[in-house]
Amino acid sequence: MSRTLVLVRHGQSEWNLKNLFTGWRDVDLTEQGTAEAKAAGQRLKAKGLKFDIAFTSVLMRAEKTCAHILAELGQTGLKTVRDQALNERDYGDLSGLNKDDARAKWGEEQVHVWRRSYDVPPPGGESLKDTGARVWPYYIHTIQPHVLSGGTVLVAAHGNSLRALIMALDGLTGEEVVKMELATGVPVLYRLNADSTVASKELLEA
Ligand SMILES: O=C(O)[C@@H](CO)OP(=O)(O)O
Repeated sequence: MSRTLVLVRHGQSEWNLKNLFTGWRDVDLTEQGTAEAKAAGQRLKAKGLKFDIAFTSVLMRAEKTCAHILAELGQTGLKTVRDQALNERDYGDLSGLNKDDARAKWGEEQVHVWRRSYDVPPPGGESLKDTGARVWPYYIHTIQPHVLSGGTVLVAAHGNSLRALIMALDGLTGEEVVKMELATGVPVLYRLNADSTVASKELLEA
């Protein structure tokens, strides 16, 4: 029984490079982001993984990351389910603003709270808790059954939608999740027990 779940944040996007709050804005990968996605695929290949199904958000940076990974594995055409439940946290009024400009305007601490706290939403946007309230049910009802039936499942999504998922999988508290960062293009490889708890977790870093 494989019961394998791989989570990967998309490769660097144009707005990661420009240091802009992105959220639901649909921006492309940079050249570096494309290379990161392909390298992630190579690392998964070196692990001998083959996926049974893939899930991604409806934002192109995650979709393209997913497609590059599958191409590296020789799995172009694998069933891939797109759903906005996996989209990045909605950054509301901060979307499109420069992160350093936001720090200059509202202060370092306030911006950190908006970016990393569990239950404080940015103005007009979603908190991590709000994001988890759509990501977790989608995981439980739609993704997890494929893992528990013995499959190997890829989820290509976003920094904060995956932080919400990892928080629940790892049993982190609202305080612990504040410190958690997820690098672009670094697959997180989980093996689950039959009762859906985590048997092991490994970061596939370069
Ligand atoms: O802008 C965003 O949507 C996210 C991810 O890039 O940024 P942050 O890391 O600040 O939550």
